[in-house]
Amino acid sequence: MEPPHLAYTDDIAGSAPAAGGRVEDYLELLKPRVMQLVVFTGFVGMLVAPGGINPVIGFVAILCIAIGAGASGALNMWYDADIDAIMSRTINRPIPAGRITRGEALGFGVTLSGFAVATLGLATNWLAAGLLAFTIFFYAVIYTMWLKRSTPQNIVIGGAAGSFPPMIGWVAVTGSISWDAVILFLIIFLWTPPHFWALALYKKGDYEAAGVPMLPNVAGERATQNQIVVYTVLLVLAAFGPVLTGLVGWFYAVPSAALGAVFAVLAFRVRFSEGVEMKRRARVLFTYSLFYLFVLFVALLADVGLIRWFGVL
Ligand code: HEM
Ligand SMILES: CC(C)=CCC/C(C)=C/CC/C(C)=C/COP(=O)(O)OP(=O)(O)O
Repeated sequence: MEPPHLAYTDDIAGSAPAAGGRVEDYLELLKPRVMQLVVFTGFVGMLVAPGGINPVIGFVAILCIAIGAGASGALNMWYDADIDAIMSRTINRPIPAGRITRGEALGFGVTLSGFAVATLGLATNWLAAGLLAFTIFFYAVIYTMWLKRSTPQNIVIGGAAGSFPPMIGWVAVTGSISWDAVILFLIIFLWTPPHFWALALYKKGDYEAAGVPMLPNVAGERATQNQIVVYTVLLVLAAFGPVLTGLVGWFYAVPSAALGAVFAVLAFRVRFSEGVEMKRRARVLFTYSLFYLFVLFVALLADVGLIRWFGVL
């Protein structure tokens, strides 16, 4: 099966790839660097959910989230092989580089997705499995196949996919969706635009060349800088959500405020700059966005752990 935009040839890198890539190539299809933070947020969602989970089942659940996330990355690379072959950042991926065929990537992604969803359902519950299936579908079909090439709001709506993992982790433990799970979703949902648009500001040329309508090329740099500031402010506010619901206390609230203040300063610094300096600041903001989300979820885990497991605070 070929996506329509790839039907013209199976020969992206210039020579038809030999069937059967190496193990490293298949691992690269899973987008491991991006997915490790995705999986970490799912892990934290699972650990902070009330009630606790058997460690073996918990381990299986995290493995399923990791495999499902990786599978969705493989499906993304299957569909996006044509634009990955154009952008400098992605040209060496296994399909455009000719190390794996699109058919192999598709088969790999579909098989792993089915395995991850079925195993999660059997190990925990079918609501968690349904959410995992929906997340894979959302990233592969709604974001990759539809929104990415059709609207500059692609990552705002499509970002929902990356926001589900903590909710999946939570539901794997509790079997239901609560406000706290929705707030964890919301935090990543609001974090995604500044995370991605910062990168898009300094990789604008790549997206232009590939014809992908990312916000900086469609609405311009100033509009993107403004949107980054708006989403950052909303994110910093939403990050206090778990304090308001009583999930966590000051041990989370203090780092959250400090992390948020730095995020806001960096976003405003991008807003009030231009040219090469703006690109440099956007790169700093992108890197910081990764640090922010990681440390915020560490703080969440530490606060819940100190209260629930060690009886401190
Ligand atoms: C629609 C939502 C998202 C978009 C469009 C997006 C886009 C990107 C892009 C284009 C990169 C550069 C990747 C590369 O260099 O090949 C990146 C890097 C990264 N993203 Fe995102 N991202 C999204 C959501 C997320 C989420 C939800 C997480 C984790 C919770 C995440 C974590 C990361 C990490 C850890 C990296 C750095 C990877 C590295 O070190 O190479 N992203 N993101
Ligand atoms: C549990 C589960 C299924 C989780 C999935 C999480 C998820 C959707 C993460 C999205 C992260 C990501 C790599 C976006 C890249 O956008 P892109 O594909 O436009 O970037 P690219 O240009 O690097 O391919």
